Amino acid sequence: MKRSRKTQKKSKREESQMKGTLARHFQVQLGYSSSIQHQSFSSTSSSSRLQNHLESVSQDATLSAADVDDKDLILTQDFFCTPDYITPVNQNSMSGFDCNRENIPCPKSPEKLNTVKSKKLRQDGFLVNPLDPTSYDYQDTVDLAKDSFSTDEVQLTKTIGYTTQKTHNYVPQSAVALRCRVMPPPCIKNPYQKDASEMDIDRFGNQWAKCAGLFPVITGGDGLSRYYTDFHEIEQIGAGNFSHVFKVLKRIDGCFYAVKHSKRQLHHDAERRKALLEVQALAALGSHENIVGYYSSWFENEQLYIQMELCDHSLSDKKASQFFAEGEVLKALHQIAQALQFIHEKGIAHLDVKPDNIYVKNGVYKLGDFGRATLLNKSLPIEEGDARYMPQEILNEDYDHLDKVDIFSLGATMYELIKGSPLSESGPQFLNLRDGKLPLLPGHSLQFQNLLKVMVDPDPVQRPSAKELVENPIFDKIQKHRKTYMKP
Ligand SMILES: Nc1ncnc2c1ncn2[C@@H]1O[C@H](COP(=O)(O)OP(=O)(O)OP(=O)(O)O)[C@@H](O)[C@H]1O
Ligand SMILES: [Mg+2]
Repeated sequence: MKRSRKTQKKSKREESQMKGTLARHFQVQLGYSSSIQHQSFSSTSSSSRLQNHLESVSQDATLSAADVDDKDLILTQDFFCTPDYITPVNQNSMSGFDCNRENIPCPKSPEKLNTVKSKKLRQDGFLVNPLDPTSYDYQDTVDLAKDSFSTDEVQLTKTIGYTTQKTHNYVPQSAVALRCRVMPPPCIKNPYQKDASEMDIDRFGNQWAKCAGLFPVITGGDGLSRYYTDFHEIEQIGAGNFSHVFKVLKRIDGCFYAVKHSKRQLHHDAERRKALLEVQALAALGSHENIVGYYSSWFENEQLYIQMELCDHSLSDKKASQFFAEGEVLKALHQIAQALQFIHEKGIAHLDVKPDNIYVKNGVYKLGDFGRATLLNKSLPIEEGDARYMPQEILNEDYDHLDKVDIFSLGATMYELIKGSPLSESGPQFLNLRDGKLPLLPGHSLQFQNLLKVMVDPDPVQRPSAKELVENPIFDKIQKHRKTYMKP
C-alpha cells in the first residue's frame, strides 16, 4: 500500500512512538487471540487466522514504516469486539466454551476477515460452501475481495495502538458494496397496532409494490446467517408443534436469550405473513412483567426467528410440577390473569393458554407463545389452540367472546396443575369440563374451587373478565402465603 509523502516525512521520534504503540496493540491482540486459542477453537477458526496473521507480523523484528501501513488491516473493531459477519462453520468447535469466563471470544471485524478470506481464495483456491448459511456465497466473497484490494478507492483510517491517525474518512468498500446490494425490506403493517391506520399509507402500500422483488432479502436470501452471526447456540430448551426453541448467548452483549424458530420453511408469502402475526402481537403489546419479553425477529432460510427473554422452564416441565400447592397455583393464576387483563385491554386474545405456554422465571409466571393470538374484534383469522383447554363455544366456532376463551383455558390450566396430570383430549372427563363440571378437589378451599368452576362455566358471559379475576378477594391471601411460594 502506498504511503503519502506527508506520512513518509514523519520524524524518527514519531516513528519509534508509532512502533511502540503498534507493538502494544499487537501485544494486546496476541494476548487476546491466544486466550481464545486456549478456549479450544479449531485451527481453522477466525481467531486462529487472526493469530497466525499477527504472529507473522510480530516475528518481523524490524518493523518498517511500510509494514505499519500493511497493518492497517487491524481495525478499531478488533478492539471493541464488534461482530463479524462470518461465524466459524463448525459451531461445535465452540462447545467447550465456558460462557462465564471473562475473556469471551469476540468475533473479528468484517473487513479483516473478508480480507483474510479473499487472500485465501486467491492463494489456495479455497471455496466457500454456497449452501452453508454461515458463509458468504462465492461470488459475494470475490466481490468483497475486489473491494478490499482496490487501493485507489479504499480510504482507510490508520489505527495504530491506542491512537488513530485519520488520513481520510474510513468507509470500507465492503460495507459500501453490502449496502448497495441490501436494500431496506418493505414495511409490514402491524394489525395489532391501534394507530397503524393513521400512519403514512405509502410506507405500507407503494413500498410493497416497489420492493416486491426484494422479499428474498428479508428471508435471508443473501446467504448471511444473522442467527449464527449474532448468537452462540447453547442448547435446545423446548419444542412445540411448530417451533424449536434454543438457549443462546448473544455475542455482542453477553446475555442469554431464548430464540424460537419455525420448524419448517415458510415458502409462501401467506405463510410468512401468518407467522409474523406472533411477533406483531408481541411487539404491539410492549412489555409486561407477566408476558415473555420480546426483543427482535427476522426471517432467515425462510424460517421466522424470534429473540425472547429466556425463562427457566414452562409449567408443563417436570421440574415445575412439585411446587403446585394451592398457594402457588393462586400466585400463578393471579399473575397470568394480570397478563390476560393487559392483553385484553389492548384488544388481543391469546387463544392458546395452557401449561406449555406459561413460563417461569425467577418465580415469576409469564405468558408466552402468541402464535395463535388474534384480535378480539374478529378482524384477524381465528385459529383455536389446544383442544384440551378450549371451551365448547370455540369448538362450535362461536367467536363472540374471545376474551372469555382465555379465561376458560386459564381455569382448565389451573385445574390441571392441581390435579397433577394432563387433561384428556376426549372422553367423559373432556366432556365434563366443557359442561363446567369439575370433580371435588380434596384439600382445596371451597372459595378456590368455586373460582375455578366459574372460570370454566359453559356460558362465556358467566365467566369473570380478566380484570374481575385479578380483583377477586381470594388473592388477598397471596401476601399471607408469600413464604410458601419461595422455592425450597
Ligand atoms: N422464552 C422462553 N424461555 C424458556 N423456554 C421457552 C421460551 N419460549 C419457549 N420455550 C419452551 O419451548 C417450548 C415450545 O415453545 P412454543 O410453545 O413457543 O412453541 P410452539 O411450537 O409455538 O408451541 P405450540 O405447539 O404450543 O404451538 C415451550 O413449551 C417452552 O418449554
Ligand atoms: Mg407452545
